[in-house]
Amino acid sequence: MTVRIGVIGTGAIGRDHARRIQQVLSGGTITALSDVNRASAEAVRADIAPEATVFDTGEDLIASTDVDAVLVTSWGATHEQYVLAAIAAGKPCFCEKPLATTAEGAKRIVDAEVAHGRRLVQVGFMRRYDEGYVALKAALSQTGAPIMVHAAHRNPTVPEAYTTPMAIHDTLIHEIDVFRWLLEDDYVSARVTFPRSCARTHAKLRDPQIVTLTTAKGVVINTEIFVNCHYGYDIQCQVVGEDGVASLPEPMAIRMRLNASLQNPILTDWKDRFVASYDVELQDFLKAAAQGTASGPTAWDGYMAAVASDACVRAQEAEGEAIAITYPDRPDLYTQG
Ligand SMILES: NC(=O)c1ccc[n+]([C@@H]2O[C@H](COP(=O)([O-])OP(=O)(O)OC[C@H]3O[C@@H](n4cnc5c(N)ncnc54)[C@H](O)[C@@H]3O)[C@@H](O)[C@H]2O)c1
Ligand SMILES: O[C@H]1[C@H](O)[C@@H](O)[C@H](O)[C@@H](O)[C@H]1O
Repeated sequence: MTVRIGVIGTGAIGRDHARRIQQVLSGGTITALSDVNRASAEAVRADIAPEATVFDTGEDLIASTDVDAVLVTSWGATHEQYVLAAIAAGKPCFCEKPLATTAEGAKRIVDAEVAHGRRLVQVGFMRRYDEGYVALKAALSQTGAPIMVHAAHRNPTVPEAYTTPMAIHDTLIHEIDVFRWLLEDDYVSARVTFPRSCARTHAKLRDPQIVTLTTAKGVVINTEIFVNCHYGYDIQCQVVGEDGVASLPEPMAIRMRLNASLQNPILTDWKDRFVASYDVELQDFLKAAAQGTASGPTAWDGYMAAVASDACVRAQEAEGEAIAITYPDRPDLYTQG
C-alpha cells in the first residue's frame, strides 16, 4: 500500500520531509500540502509534489479523503490542534517536536489517543534513530551503570525570534527525550545556570546556559546549550559509567593534512547532521501508517518531554534552584515497547 500523506507546515523541515517521502523513501506519496503562508505550500508542490492539492487549512487537509496520514511540521505552538484533529479523524500522525508547547497540551493529546484506543502518533525525536546514539546505547552495556552524562547542544546561530525559553522547548527537548531513552530513566529535578552571555546573543536570549537534570536512578546530566556558538552545528555526549566512559561518535568527515595543519570539517546544519536519522524515522512512520497505526517515540514520550521541559523553563526563571519533576502513571497503551 502507498500511504497518501498530507503535510501541514511546509517550511524548512516540512519541505525536507516532503522531499524524502517523494524522492528517498518507499511506501509514501505526498497528496496534500497546507501552510498559513500559502505561497510556501505552492512552492513545495511546484518543486517536489506536483500532483498534490494545496489546502487552505490544516483541518481541511486532515479531513480530505485523499489523505491517509498526516505530517505536522508547522510551528510548535500549532502542533496540538492538528494532532488532535488527526486523532479525531483516526489518521496516523507524525508530529515534529515539540508534541505541544506545554505539558497540559501534550496531556490532551495523550488523553485523546488513549480514548481512541490505538497508537496514531509518532513524535519526531529522530535522535533515537541516529546510528551514533544507537551505538552509544549498546556501548552502555560495557561501561557499566551510568553515573554522569556530559553533553553539549551547539547551534551556529539562531534567528532574532529565538528567546531564552526556546533553548529548552525548541533545542534541549532533543536531549530531554534522548537521555530518557538512552538511560531508561526519568527525571526528578532540573536546575539551570547561566554563565555570562556571549557577545553574539541579543537582549531576549541568555546564551549559553547549562541545564542539570537528575534522574530517578541518581544520574546527573549536564547539558550545555549554546545556540550562537558560531563555529558549527555540534552535538556532544559522553556517558560516564561504573567501568568506563562511552562517547557519541563524531559524524563521518574527511580528515585532511593541509597547509601545515590537521583539519577535520564540522557540519553547520541540523539537516545534514541528522539526515540519515530523519530518513529512518519517517520510513518507520510510513510502515506503521500503512497498517493504520504508529510506532517509534510515542505521544507519552512527547508528554514526558513536555513535563520535563516545563520544569526546565521554571528552573531558568529560578536560576540556580532545583525544580522538582513529577509524572503521572503511564497509561496501558504506552507500556509496551
Ligand atoms: N527534529 C528536528 O531536528 C527539527 C528540525 C527543525 C525543525 N523542527 C521542528 O519542526 C517544526 C517546524 O520547524 P521549521 O524549522 O521547519 O520552521 P519554519 O518556520 O521553517 O517552518 C514552519 C512552517 O509552518 C508554517 N505554519 C505556521 N503556523 C502554521 C499553521 N497554523 N498552519 C499551517 N502552517 C503553519 C509557517 O508558515 C512555516 O512555513 C518546529 O516545531 C521545529 O521545532 C524539528
Ligand atoms: O528546530 C531546531 C532543530 O530541532 C535542531 O535539531 C536543534 O538543534 C535546534 O536548536 C532547533 O532550533
